[in-house]
Amino acid sequence: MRFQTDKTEVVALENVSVDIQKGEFVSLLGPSGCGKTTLLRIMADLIQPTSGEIKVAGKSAKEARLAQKYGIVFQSPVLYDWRKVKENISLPLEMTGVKKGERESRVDELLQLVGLTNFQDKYPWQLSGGMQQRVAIARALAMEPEILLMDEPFSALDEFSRERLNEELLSIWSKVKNTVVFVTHSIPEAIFLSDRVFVLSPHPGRLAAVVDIPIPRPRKQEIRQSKEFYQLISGIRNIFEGV
Ligand SMILES: Nc1ncnc2c1ncn2[C@@H]1O[C@H](COP(=O)(O)OP(=O)(O)OP(=O)(O)O)[C@@H](O)[C@H]1O
Repeated sequence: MRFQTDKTEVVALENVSVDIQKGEFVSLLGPSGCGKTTLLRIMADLIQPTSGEIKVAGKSAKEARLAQKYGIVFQSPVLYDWRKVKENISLPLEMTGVKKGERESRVDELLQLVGLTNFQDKYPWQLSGGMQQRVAIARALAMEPEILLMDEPFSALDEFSRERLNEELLSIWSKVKNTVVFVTHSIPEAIFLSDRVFVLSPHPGRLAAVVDIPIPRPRKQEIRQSKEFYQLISGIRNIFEGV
């Protein structure tokens, strides 16, 4: 992926090839500028690569997007302040013409899934940052996407909220069972969440390593204290130091 600016050309990604299995939870991990967001945007068909291609079960990224196979959660929750929580979640259902009764029962399910049933009539500004991101996750799941793309969704939160949200996301994912691609620059976050971590190195963005995370699921906070967790952290640190 090359970006042309006024005078210079930036090679954002070079020779990146990844293969993600259906139902897998993977992270794209790397320092600022290594091309994580760019790769996610290419996967989502928000931008087109200057060379190479994305295939989603044999179809192009554009076909996958048009078939509503993607749900996307961004770093900031991008909620509508004048819409209540339940109305924010129901927005994609309204836009695609889902009937009122069906919409309401689907929103109820989603509220339950993200633990916000008691907050459905609140406005986004009445919620904490973590709760707002849970609304954004529920909205991204409204159309039952096969693939959930998440771009540093918890990076603006404090450490405690972030760790709690990591655990909640795994609980949601264990029920939804879709494929998740999660962008982060936090090594512990990538390890805690993922089946595999794609480690990217910068200038130009390249795939430095693919790390398997063999920690059994369900994963609870305690695993962060385990020897295995520390070993995985130092293994990934060594990859960054070696590149
Ligand atoms: N639209 C654009 N035009 C020009 N250059 C761009 C554009 N988008 C990204 N880049 C460049 O491509 C490289 C990768 O950017 P990208 O945002 O994908 O990195 P990142 O790993 O997600 O970083 P961060 O963690 O800071 O979000 C950077 O050098 C960036 O400046």
